[in-house]
Amino acid sequence: MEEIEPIADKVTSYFYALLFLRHPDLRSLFPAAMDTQRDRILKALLTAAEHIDNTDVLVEYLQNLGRGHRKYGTRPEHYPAVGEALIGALSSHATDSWGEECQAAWVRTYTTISQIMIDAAAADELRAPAWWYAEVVAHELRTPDIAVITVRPDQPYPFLAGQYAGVETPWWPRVWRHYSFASAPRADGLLSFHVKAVPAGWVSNALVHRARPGDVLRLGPPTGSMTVDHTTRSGLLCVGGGTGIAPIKALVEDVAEHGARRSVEVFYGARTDIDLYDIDTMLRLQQAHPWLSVRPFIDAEAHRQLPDAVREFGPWYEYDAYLSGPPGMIRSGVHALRDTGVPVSRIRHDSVEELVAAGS
Ligand SMILES: NC(=O)C1=CN([C@@H]2O[C@H](COP(=O)(O)OP(=O)(O)OC[C@H]3O[C@@H](n4cnc5c(N)ncnc54)[C@H](O)[C@@H]3O)[C@@H](O)[C@H]2O)C=CC1
Repeated sequence: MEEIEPIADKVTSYFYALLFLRHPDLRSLFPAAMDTQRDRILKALLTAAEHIDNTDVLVEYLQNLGRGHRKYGTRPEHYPAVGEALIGALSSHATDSWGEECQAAWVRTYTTISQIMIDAAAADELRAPAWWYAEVVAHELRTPDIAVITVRPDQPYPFLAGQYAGVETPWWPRVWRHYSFASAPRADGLLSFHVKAVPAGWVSNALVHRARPGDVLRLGPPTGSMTVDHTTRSGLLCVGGGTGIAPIKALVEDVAEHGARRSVEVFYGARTDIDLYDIDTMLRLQQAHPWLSVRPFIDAEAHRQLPDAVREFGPWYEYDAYLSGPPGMIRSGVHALRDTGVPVSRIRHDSVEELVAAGS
């Protein structure tokens, strides 16, 4: 992987060329434009390589990946085709490290990876659909480029506050982006998302500027482990940057529903006051719940970014920390929390790799 990483782009193009030349029928499972798709397989391999010594994390990651592939129409018989193209691409680019032993190790690794994914998908097939249709029932433009979208799934959609799901729009088939649920599970079964239209973001622009009530989206299964541990009564420190406030709001509602008296401290940061689009909702929640404190920060006024503010108000070592926002905020947020004595095991956030994919 070390040899491949610097030329990742070349290797992935070669991989897809091999795959589609040998199996043209598989092309229709992928989006028309392959730009973001292209680096996903390599990111997945790099993530797997990073956790190679941590079996529990690795297996959970791969099981999730296997379940998540059901919505793309992936079948067990597709795995060998991908494996051959992958090994073909790796062997012709990792020329310094490739040899018989290396090839045997990759065949074993790929066989294990695919078996875990196939088994997880098969088990999931018995209890959940591959995807859900969800009709847009409300579309509220909060700023010129941020919308709060509420949808009604066609079948019950069980999930936990703090999780996220893949979303596909009817305008860009097979292009999926992740969004967090912006509310805890509701009695009426509706789900909501906060979407910011980002430059050249196909899905985000379609959702913000094109989607209207009556349009039907597809949702993948709920995923993510940034959920509340209801077996402890520790306080929650929640840091939400920009639309990263969406799952934080869901977590606050979740704590409220469980009725536990736990202190919840929310730091909500945005670039400008307009970007602090959900502050009214957060302040209303604060008024309703004496255990909740919400501190808004606007970069330009505070002359500092969100993690610096969190550090200033610490120490936080008695809290479970939840971080949600752009990858840079998560990285410096983790540093800031570790500096103030919060153990890594008590810091939760979605994987930065997933968030990078979610940004477009
Ligand atoms: N829409 C959703 O459901 C969710 C979105 N996200 C992610 O949240 C992000 C939201 O984007 P925007 O609203 O444009 O946020 P943004 O880029 O405007 O940043 C929001 C705030 O985070 C802090 N921040 C940003 N970059 C930082 C850095 N490098 N170091 C320290 N602090 C930093 C700043 O205080 C900034 O005001 C996207 O990356 C998105 O993928 C995360 C979870 C859920």
